[in-house]
Amino acid sequence: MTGGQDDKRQGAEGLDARLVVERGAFRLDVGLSAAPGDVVAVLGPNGAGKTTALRALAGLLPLSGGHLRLDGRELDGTPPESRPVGVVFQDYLLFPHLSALDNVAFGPRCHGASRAEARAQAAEWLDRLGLAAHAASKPRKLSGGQAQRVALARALATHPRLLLLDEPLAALDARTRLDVRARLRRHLADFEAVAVLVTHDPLDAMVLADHLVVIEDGRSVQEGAPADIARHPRTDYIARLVGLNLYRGRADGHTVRLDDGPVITTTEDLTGPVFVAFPPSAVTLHRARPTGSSARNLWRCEVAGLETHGDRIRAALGGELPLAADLTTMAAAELDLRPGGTVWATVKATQTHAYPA
Ligand SMILES: Nc1ncnc2c1ncn2[C@@H]1O[C@H](COP(=O)(O)OP(=O)(O)OP(=O)(O)O)[C@@H](O)[C@H]1O
Repeated sequence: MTGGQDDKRQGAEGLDARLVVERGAFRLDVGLSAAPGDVVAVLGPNGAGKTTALRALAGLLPLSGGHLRLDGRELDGTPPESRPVGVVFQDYLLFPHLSALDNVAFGPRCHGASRAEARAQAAEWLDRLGLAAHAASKPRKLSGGQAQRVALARALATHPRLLLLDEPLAALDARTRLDVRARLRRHLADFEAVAVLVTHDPLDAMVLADHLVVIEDGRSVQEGAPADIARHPRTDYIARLVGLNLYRGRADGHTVRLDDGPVITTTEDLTGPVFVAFPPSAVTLHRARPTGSSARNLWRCEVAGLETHGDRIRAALGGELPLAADLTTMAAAELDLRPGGTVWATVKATQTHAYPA
């Protein structure tokens, strides 16, 4: 984040939370802060605690510790319906028997507006979100993207200071996702308060948010701007998400000795604990030990598995250094890659990237 945004985060405006929630054996303990206008994505694998965090922010789950302040006001203890918080649920939860207009009017109605006022506000929001023509439609007549915008309009119509989105694109098919993602991005950019979305989809997180909080097993493991996290992943989960091979070790100049033995040569000159990362596309595979190769990094590997991605094949390799390698189907055929077989992998030092751990 920029210094300016950091300064705003420390002020009273916006979200300042440390969410501690216990659910049986599971414990969530994460800090979340954001200035008005920020879009924060909480990203994590299944069971990491994303939904728990969202429900705690909405007031649907009590905190067992920490705090939850919005614009300087403590919300813990305030019932969900009295919080200035709007929620867009994963499956939108629209009322099937109500028109789009009445679904949206439900938001302001719950916040004390008269029926006429609520409907007038709803019409305005539908218009703003490009849905004026669908005001009279029942949810079953709407596409997934339109239904999502109705749910968004319903949440926004209450003028929330915190907008929560639960897996906002999960209910959509792959073809409409692209378009809906782009539209949602524009609507979120117009939103003047704090938006928090939870997702397990890295692309949604990277495209929609300007700040990511990655959680694993109830804890925040890394946070920052999406591009920084993609360049400098600090856990295997994040490295896999962004498609990188990632290792930890100790650097001594251009040599990094990994915690479990092998050595990687890098271009960076560092000392002490470091991460080393390189993309699967940086790996070259050979049937026999290469002799003339200038690559300083050479490992003998065993093929653990092969997966097809379009016209590329990703090979999972075990052995001295577990790694993922991408190659064309033609190269895979020439190498006669098959699970259990042996190959030699080389990676040029210039293709690796080391950074302090
Ligand atoms: N009602 C419950 N009672 C006890 N434990 C629960 C309950 N609901 C969820 N948990 C546990 O809390 C943990 C976090 O669940 P949560 O649904 O927040 O994860 P998530 O990151 O949203 O996962 P997903 O992507 O699968 O939805 C899990 O280990 C789960 O087993």
